[in-house]
Amino acid sequence: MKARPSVEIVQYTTYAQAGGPKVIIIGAGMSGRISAGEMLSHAGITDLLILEATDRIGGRIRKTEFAGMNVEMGANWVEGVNMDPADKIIKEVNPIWSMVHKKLKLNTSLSNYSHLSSNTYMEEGGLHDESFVQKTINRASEVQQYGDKLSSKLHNEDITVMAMQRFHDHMPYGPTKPVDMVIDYYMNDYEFAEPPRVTSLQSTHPLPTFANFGNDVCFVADQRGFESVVHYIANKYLKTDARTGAIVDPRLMLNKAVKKIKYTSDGVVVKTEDGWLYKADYVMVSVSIGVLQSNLIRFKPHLPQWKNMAMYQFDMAVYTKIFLKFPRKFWPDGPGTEFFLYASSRRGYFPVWQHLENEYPGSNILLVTVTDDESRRIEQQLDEQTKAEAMEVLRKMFPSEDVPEATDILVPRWWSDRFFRGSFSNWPIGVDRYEYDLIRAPVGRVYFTGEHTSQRYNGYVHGAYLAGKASANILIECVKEGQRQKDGANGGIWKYYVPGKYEECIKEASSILFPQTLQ
Ligand SMILES: Cc1cc2nc3c(=O)[nH]c(=O)nc-3n(C[C@H](O)[C@H](O)[C@H](O)COP(=O)(O)OP(=O)(O)OC[C@H]3O[C@@H](n4cnc5c(N)ncnc54)[C@H](O)[C@@H]3O)c2cc1C
Repeated sequence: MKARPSVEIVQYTTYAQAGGPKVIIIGAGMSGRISAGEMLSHAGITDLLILEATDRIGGRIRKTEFAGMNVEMGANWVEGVNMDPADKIIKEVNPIWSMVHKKLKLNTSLSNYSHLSSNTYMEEGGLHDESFVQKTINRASEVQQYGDKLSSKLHNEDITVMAMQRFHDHMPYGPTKPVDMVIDYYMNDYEFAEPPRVTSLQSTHPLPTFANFGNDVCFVADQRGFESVVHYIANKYLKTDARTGAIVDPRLMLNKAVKKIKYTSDGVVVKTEDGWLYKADYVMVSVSIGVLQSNLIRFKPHLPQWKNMAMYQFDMAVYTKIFLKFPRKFWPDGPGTEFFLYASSRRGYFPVWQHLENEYPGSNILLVTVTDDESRRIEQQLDEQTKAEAMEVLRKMFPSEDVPEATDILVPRWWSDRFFRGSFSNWPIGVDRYEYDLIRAPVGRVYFTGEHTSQRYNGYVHGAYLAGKASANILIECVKEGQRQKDGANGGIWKYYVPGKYEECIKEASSILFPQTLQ
């Protein structure tokens, strides 16, 4: 256990000026342009400029046309929805659910995973015995509950989810049989996009999303797209064309990939790939942690070592939703058939399948999810190869059916995309609240937001939304301090405080790598 002292990070306040300070927001996903932008506007900071690298807003919330209809390439579920009004323990309502359900009335369907035991296919075809699979599921659920309890007793020590499974004497070598592996995959990788040997127990058990908002998950299946939530928030503070609904506000600039951020105690200068320079008092960076770990954006001066150390330790996971279109349906449908598993001897090989008959009857579309190494492998090969692999799996699963060739396939490539470098962050072993606070902490006039900076909900749309607000608040506090210090009494300096790690051991801490005051 390494102790780390608390740190104070210098922020530079800008004294009161007409119209407030100018802020550049980099990225027009849920957290940046949308949530942070709205919050800053609300606080009277309206001199904003939003620079987005792509030709659209929404980032990882993205619909695309596939086989004549719109499907979601990125976020699809509102996760953490309490559908049981009698459940008094859960007091919070997921803010995204309020928008999706109440304000926008998007079509959603409650995902029901309770029939997996009767929908688990053997590697060489046919269904596994239902009671056998159910026993495996019960056992895995028991281990999860044990993990929740163990996590609350761990205090300053963290272990991986896999170590916890071993503690419970649940297959000391990890699950190795096909059914054990696919259930383990469904319970872990399908949520976190990384295997249990990587994921931190303390930060994921119990998972705040489900503990605070409820266990249900709702699949957004609406031709307007999940991205309607992003437009809904944007329309609150950016000018839109009343007839078309398109954003026409000059403060939003698309196709503006930022390549350099120069920051001093006086201000920031942002350079885009098309050679333009934009000056401001502050910059809010909302790009993914995957992009921050790459060298797409160069900072001048370099970000300090404490910042890079914290950011490089976090994980950008990869989650790939592969859509396949068929000329006709050959899979079972009706109640309790939506989700089905393929129990391969190769863990994570085309494991979790979903038919879209409930949401889009007659669409004849299947969705299969792969993650992590499989995602990276599939991103690097031709779609035809992926289609051939998926077809082989389907023909094995349904040996007595005449399985027709898929007519279309969609393979999103989030990992290869230089503006994303993965799908969402996963909390790895070795990172605790201290490193996390440092990931979110500003560096001088550079502020950070994004799902990866959400205090409790990293990886999710609601995490991005709440993080945008929280990071905007840090900046707003700093600006307010500037207004209080009209005479420059404190030299225009304001401090951001990160509480120490293992404070009881603070004296042992090295003050070389982590000096008390960081800039
Ligand atoms: C496949 C997939 C499935 C998911 N499933 C779910 C789900 O079911 N439920 C859920 O809650 N969440 C899900 N998520 C996660 C969710 O989509 C994200 O957590 C959230 O949308 C992230 O928002 P953000 O604003 O933090 O980042 P982003 O959406 O990544 O926004 C950052 C923006 O910055 C832009 N950018 C990057 N580099 C630059 C640059 N150099 N200059 C200018 N702009 C730049 C990007 O183009 C992007 O628009 C999923 C994500 C993926 C990819």
